[in-house]
Amino acid sequence: MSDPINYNAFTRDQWKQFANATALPLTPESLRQIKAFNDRISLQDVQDVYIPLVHLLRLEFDRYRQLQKDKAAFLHQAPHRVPFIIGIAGSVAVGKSTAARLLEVLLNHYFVGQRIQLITTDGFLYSNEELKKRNLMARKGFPESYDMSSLIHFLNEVKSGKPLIKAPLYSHKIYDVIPDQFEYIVHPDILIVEGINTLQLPTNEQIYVSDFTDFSIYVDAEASLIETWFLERFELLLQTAFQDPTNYYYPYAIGDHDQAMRKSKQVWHDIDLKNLEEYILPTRNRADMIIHKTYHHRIDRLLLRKY
Ligand SMILES: Nc1ncnc2c1ncn2[C@@H]1O[C@H](COP(=O)(O)OP(=O)(O)O)[C@@H](O)[C@H]1O
Ligand SMILES: CC(C)(COP(=O)(O)O)[C@@H](O)C(=O)NCCC(=O)O
Repeated sequence: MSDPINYNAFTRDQWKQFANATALPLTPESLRQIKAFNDRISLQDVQDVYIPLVHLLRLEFDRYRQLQKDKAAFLHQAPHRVPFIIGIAGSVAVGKSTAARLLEVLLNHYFVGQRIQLITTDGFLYSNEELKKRNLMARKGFPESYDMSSLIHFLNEVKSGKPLIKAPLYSHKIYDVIPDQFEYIVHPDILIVEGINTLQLPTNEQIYVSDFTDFSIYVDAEASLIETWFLERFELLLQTAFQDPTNYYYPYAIGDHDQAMRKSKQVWHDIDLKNLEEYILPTRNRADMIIHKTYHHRIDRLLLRKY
């Protein structure tokens, strides 16, 4: 990728110098939490990339809080806490949810006393039943497959300080939105919103998801690498589906392995790669920060928006 003019680009070695020398080391408990959700995460990445990123987020968060206070004073309003929202965008299977969960653990560690919550926009996909009715099963993940007005309404409630907000949940295991199960969002100081559409501009809404995000990150990699990560994740899903007939992937898990892999490749090419090229990649240059990954998920470059 040639660097866009409105970004400063850093190699990993340059970026790691930006860590705050006084930052406390991670506790064994935080390290355990990181390993617990993905034991393949490189702790070197955490050190070199994520600790400086958390430091930058601290600057952004403090500046945001101060601005909210000053604005309230200007408007003669009582000061009120408005959640800071971090958006994480990128292709299907590029590692958004892994990055988001890692950030959640790190923010909990470093932002002492602040409440951090995480949601994924997958929960705002229409159910498979609804997608079938709309003939959109082959367009899952494309802009029209999301209930965008619900997502916008949800984010508006978060920013308005509503005390208890329900966020719908999605499960890769059932390949559908989970009926009647929700995540409860309760007065977060920081909400991480992860999803392929967090930087998109849907044509039929007047407000966009990005109007609510205070810092946005795009996780980037070559499409051919993302394909391998997509296929690896598919194989992992097959392994867990093996003993569970209710799992969406069960028929693939007990059937012919090569045939299942061919099907997965086809899904990548016909749906997720198409979505990446047509709708996700064009949003990359709206992000405040681009994190570029190479082989084995290693982060090699970081781009930070200048203005
Ligand atoms: N930093 C990482 N190190 C190792 N594996 C990773 C990393 N990030 C993601 N993965 C793996 O890549 C696959 C896709 O990641 P995931 O977070 O599910 O992507 P997304 O949320 O973008 O669809 C998963 O199998 C995940 O375990
Ligand atoms: C639910 C998704 C749109 C979002 O994916 P995620 O970013 O969570 O990996 C995607 O996993 C998906 O189901 N795409 C449709 C084609 C497919 O991969 O089955």
